[in-house]
Amino acid sequence: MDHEPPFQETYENLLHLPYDHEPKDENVFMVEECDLPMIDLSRLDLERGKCIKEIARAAREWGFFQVVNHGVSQEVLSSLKYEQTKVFRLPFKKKMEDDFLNLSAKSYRWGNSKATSLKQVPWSEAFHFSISDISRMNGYKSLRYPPCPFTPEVFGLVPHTDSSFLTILYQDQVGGLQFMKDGKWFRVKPNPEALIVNIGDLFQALSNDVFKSIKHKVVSTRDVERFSVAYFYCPFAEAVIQSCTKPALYKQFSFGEYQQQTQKDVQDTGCKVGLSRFLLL
Ligand SMILES: O=C(O)CCC(=O)C(=O)O
Ligand SMILES: [Fe+2]
Repeated sequence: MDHEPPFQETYENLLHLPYDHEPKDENVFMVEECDLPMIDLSRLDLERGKCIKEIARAAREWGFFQVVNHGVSQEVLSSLKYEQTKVFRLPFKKKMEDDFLNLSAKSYRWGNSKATSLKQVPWSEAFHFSISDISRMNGYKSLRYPPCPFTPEVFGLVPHTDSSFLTILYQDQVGGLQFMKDGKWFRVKPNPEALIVNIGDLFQALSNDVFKSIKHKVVSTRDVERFSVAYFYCPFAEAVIQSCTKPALYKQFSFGEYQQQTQKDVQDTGCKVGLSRFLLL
C-alpha cells in the first residue's frame, strides 16, 4: 500500500475533534439516487433545434445532466481508466516528486494542507493538468478516491461548485457523486456510457443566474476505491466575465481575478467562497 497518501497520520489531530457538519443520527447513506436528464447527442444531427432546447432546459432546471453518443469511444474511456489506475498505483513518494512524469510542480495534490477541520479534508488524490491553448486555460483532473474508513463524515471531495465555465466528468461504476437540488442531496447513478456535464460558476455569472453552478460532492465508500476524470472548460485568464442581462447580479471580473480570489479564500479559510464574492448587492 505504499501508493496511499498518508491521510490517517496527517489528519490524526483533526480525526479526534468532534465532527461539526453532518448530524450523526442523519442516515446519509439513505440519500436518494437520481437519474439525471439524459441527452442523446447524436440527435444534434437530425433534430438539432429540439436537442439544443433539451440541453438548455436540463442546464436551467438541473445544472447537471448526462450525455450519450458524445463521440468519445468506450475504448478511449477504458484506456483512460487503465492509465490513471497505473499512475495512482505508483509509490506515494514518487507521485510527490516535483518532476514526476515531467509534470509541473504541484500537479499532484491530495487532502488539504490548509484544513482546520475534517469537513475541509477531501479524502482523495488528484493530478491537475492545465491544457492552455491560445484562447483558453482549460483544466483536466485525474482523481482517485481511496476507500475511506471515516465516510460519510469525511468527504471524498468536499461540497463545492466548479470555477469553470462548464465541466465534463467521467466516473467509474462505483458511484459516490452527489449534487444538491432543492436543498436536498441526490446520488448520481453511474452510467458507463455517459459523460456528466455540469454548469460552472463562470456560466452562472455570465447568464446572470439563469444557469446555476450546482453544489456537488463525492461520498466515498469504506471498502472500494473510485476513479473519475474531470475536464474543466475555461476561458483565458484575461477573459472578462460580465452578466449578459441587466440588472447585472455580479460585478464584472476576469477569470484570472476569480481564480486568485478563490485561491486566496482557500489559503485563508480552508474553503472556497465562490461567486458570492462578486455579487453587486
Ligand atoms: O469525482 C467526481 O465525481 C467529481 C469531481 C469534481 O467534482 C471536481 O473535480 O470538481
Ligand atoms: Fe466539481
